[in-house]
Amino acid sequence: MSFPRPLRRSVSLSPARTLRLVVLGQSAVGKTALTVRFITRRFIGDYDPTLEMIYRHVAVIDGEMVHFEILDTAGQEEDSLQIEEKIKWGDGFAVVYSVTDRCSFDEVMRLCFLINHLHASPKRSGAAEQPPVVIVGNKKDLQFDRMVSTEDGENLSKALKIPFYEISTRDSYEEPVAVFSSLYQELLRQGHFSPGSFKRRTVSKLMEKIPKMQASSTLNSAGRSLSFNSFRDYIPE
Ligand SMILES: Nc1nc2c(ncn2[C@@H]2O[C@H](COP(=O)(O)OP(=O)(O)OP(=O)(O)O)[C@@H](O)[C@H]2O)c(=O)[nH]1
Repeated sequence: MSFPRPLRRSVSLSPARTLRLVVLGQSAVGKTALTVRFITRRFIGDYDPTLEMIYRHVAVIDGEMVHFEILDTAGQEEDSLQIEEKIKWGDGFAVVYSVTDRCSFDEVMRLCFLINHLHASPKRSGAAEQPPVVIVGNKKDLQFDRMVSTEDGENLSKALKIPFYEISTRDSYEEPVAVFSSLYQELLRQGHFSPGSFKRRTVSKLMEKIPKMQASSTLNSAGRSLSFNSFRDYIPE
C-alpha cells in the first residue's frame, strides 16, 4: 500500500480533497491512540478520556493532497442523538474495539448498523452501496489479555461485509495508516470526491462546539512529515 507518500517537489498537486472520518467505539479501546499514531507516527501511552476532538492532518496520497478531518469521539456513554449527529457529519468510519474487551466488540455491530441506517441515502452514488466503514480490533499485542479472537473479528467482518483490521497501535505505525488509507481508497472508489474538489460542508451547531485541534503537518526538507513532540504540541485553532 502506497500511503502516505513523501511529497516530491516536482509533483504538481491538484486542489486538496477533504475527508471527514469519525473514529467510534467504546471507552479505552484506543481511539485517540490510533488517531494520534496516524497523524504523528508516535504512540503516546496515556490520555485523559476524550471529549470530542477534531484533528486536522494533511497527507499526500498518490500525488493528491488530502486534508483529513478526524473526529475522535468520546467512548463514554452519550445520548444517541449526539452519536447520530457525529455519524451524519462523517464521510467514513473506523469502528474500534479492543481485543481485550468483549463488551467493546459487542458494541461494534450496533454502531455499524447505525452508520448504515443514517447514511442510507439516495444521494450516495449507488444506492445499495454502504458508506465506507472499517472494523478495527486494537491491542493485539496484549495476547494474554485477549477476550476476542481474530476469528471472531473475521466472522463479524464477513457477516457485515465490512473490512476488518486487527492491529496494535502500540507496536505498529503501518497498521493505523492502513486503516485510514483504506477508508480514503474506498471513498475514492465510490466516487465520493469529484476529482480535485475541495469539499466543504456546513458544520452543524453541535460540531462547532467541539474543540478543534490543528494537526496539519509540515514537510521537512527530506520530504517527510514532521512529527509533533507530544500531544500538547498541537495548536488549538
Ligand atoms: N497495549 C496496548 N495499549 C493500547 C493500544 N492502543 C491504546 N492503548 C492504551 O489503551 C488506553 C486507552 O487508549 P485511548 O486511546 O485513550 O482510548 P480511547 O478509546 O480514546 O478512550 P476514550 O477517550 O475514553 O474514549 C491507553 O492507556 C492507551 O495507551 C495498543 O495497541 N496496545
